[in-house]
Amino acid sequence: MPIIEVNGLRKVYGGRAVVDGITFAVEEGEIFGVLGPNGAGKTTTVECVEGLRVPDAGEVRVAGLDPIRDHDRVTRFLGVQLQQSELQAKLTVREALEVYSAFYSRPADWRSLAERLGLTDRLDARFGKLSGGQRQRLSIALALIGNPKVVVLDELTTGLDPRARRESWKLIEEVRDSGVTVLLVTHFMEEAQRLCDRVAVINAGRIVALDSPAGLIDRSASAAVVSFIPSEPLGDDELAALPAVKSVERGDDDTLVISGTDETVSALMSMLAQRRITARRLRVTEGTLDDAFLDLTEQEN
Ligand SMILES: Nc1ncnc2c1ncn2[C@@H]1O[C@H](COP(=O)(O)OP(=O)(O)OP(=O)(O)O)[C@@H](O)[C@H]1O
Repeated sequence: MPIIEVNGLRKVYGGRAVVDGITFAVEEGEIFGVLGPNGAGKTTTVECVEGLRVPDAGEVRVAGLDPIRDHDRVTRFLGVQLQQSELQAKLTVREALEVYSAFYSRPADWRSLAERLGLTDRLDARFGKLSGGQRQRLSIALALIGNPKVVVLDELTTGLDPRARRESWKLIEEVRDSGVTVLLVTHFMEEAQRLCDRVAVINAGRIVALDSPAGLIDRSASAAVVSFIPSEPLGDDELAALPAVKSVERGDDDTLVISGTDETVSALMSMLAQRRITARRLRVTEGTLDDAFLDLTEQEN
């Protein structure tokens, strides 16, 4: 049985459905990413999973429980990254960690979490005096403090420097390896590619794709990009007629850059071979999750 099930979720604000029939299931032990442009409905969706917002229609289950009706039981095994405004400015890091540990019957060792997140030398600092990155790290520590079975991280590494970001990724991988399921809202494609087993791409309140990061790239309109300098000119019409071609660009030095799929690349290669055209400085690169994301979300914008 999936540990998180969202079925036909709908949430309406001011007569507008900002989440409009979202359905997905997360298996135990997965890192499941939720991607989408600003205002797509990501936070609204995960806050319905957390039981912080009441759906207007549809069903949400976490470990078989309704996060609204069974809120207390769900809270015991669901770790949530706090919004920064939820912590008092005068609380020290140590106090916050101690207070939050006391909510749980089997809390994690907060000292080791603080160490993993580089907060040990800030234990006596007040929350209000922390840098943005330190606040973010504290919110990750607090999400993990109850030894949750499921953790929801909304913009896990926003505001972190590259080193802290990588440290957080390692920590999340360790958390997953210990059997915890992670629901991760992110704007960073590199983060999604590195961490997520599967991602749902949300646009304008609907899921437009749900697959592994590699699967999304393969299926995207820009899965492969080929660049080369042909020994003889090639016409725009014949290039535009290649199967699944997405774009053709010409650089200053006669370089052609063609985006498409594997099918585009192999048709191009046969065309060059048949016409005995050689390709100088030939490079074929894989598309990125960034490209796939833009392809998937631009269709409806
Ligand atoms: N409490 C609310 N009242 C009215 N409108 C809301 C409320 N919460 C969210 N919205 C609207 O719903 C839409 C989706 O918001 P949501 O925060 O879920 O998007 P998001 O995908 O998380 O965006 P971002 O990437 O910018 O954080 C937005 O247009 C937002 O303005």
